[in-house]
Amino acid sequence: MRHHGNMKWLILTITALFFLFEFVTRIEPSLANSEIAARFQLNNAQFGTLASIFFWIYAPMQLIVGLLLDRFGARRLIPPAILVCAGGVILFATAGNAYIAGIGRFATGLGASFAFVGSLYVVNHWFGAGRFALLSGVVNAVGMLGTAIGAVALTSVIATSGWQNVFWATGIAGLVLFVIALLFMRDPPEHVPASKKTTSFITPVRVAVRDPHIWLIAVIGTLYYMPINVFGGLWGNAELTKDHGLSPVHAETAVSMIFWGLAAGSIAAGWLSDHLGHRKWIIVIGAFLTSISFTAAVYLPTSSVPLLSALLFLSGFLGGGQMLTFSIAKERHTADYSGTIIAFVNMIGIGGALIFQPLVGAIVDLNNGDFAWAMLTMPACLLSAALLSLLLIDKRHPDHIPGR
Ligand SMILES: N[C@@H](Cc1c[nH]cn1)C(=O)NCC(=O)O
Repeated sequence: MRHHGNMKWLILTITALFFLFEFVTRIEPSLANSEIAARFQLNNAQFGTLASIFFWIYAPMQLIVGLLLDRFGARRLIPPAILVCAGGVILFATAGNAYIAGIGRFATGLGASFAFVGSLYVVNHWFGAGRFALLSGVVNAVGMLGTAIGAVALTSVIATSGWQNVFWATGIAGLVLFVIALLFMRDPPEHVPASKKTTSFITPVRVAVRDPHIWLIAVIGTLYYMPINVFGGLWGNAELTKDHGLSPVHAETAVSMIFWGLAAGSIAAGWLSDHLGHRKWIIVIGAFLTSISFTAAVYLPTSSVPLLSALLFLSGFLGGGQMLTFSIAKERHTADYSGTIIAFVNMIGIGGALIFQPLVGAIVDLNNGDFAWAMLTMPACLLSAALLSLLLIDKRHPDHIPGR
């Protein structure tokens, strides 16, 4: 399982850059929403539907991506996935109507669905078992940081050069990454070609779905990840402006602190976990502390931007522990099934978050625009994650024992 030399680092860099690239393509339409809506003559709801096509394909593809990776390896799948993702961005930029733009968005989501799980697959198969949590945290951090910085940079370029030029430039950057991936992606020496596999294509998904513990871990990951997606990804800005009286710009700054914290926290939790050789208690304590931190950020009656930013950074930092759910899940079974198991946990986590976003909105509406009750869902999810984590069994298949 251990390989020396620079090759594995190059391969990990390519897949991590793909994750960064797809995260930029994911949020890119939101950086120019009114211009894109005007170009395709869409109202807000129609624009939201167009942008969300990305997730319609991204979430269900996760399982298929995991199965394909376990069968064929990353070398055959990652380069074409980058090409499809980049091609989708260019099609969106050149589309003459909303239907063609929708096909472009679909292609972007389809290609993008290979990036996160593909990166963790590479970490699993190219690096020693004792570094999985740390390096998967690094992959997550690259995506979060690159996007936080990239979104700010792209917003100002869009203002000067127009969204279509920026989409074209992003698409071309993706094509460059595709060529690099085509030239340098490799399978690890012990990779078993698909034709020589002795198990059926569907076996890994059977193993994942029939293991109640994998379901438990996936639910814990969903509950632990929920506030990052719901508050960080959608409602944070509105809550901070309404309940804390922050200006939209200050609210955006404070919300972005969650992602800076998450980047640092993913690495810190991964390092600590690999260093101690332990996952369970870091997840239990991490989820519990995150619940306190988010509760303080939301319910403290303060309009201090530095204080709220610090609390949200801390919440994101402590939220980094959710990445360990991928480690603890895939370690239960042979490395041959890791891609599918990681993808399964990711699919439930993303799917759950997409349910919680509208649910929180519905609770806000029921309370005539008041956020107090709706925000209680965040500590409720985090405390449930901490309690459920007490049931975790830190079991390791021999494939995942460091040094073997
Ligand atoms: N950290 C994951 C989401 C998750 C699922 N379960 C626990 N966390 C993530 O950021 N995935 C990236 C993606 O969008 O695929």
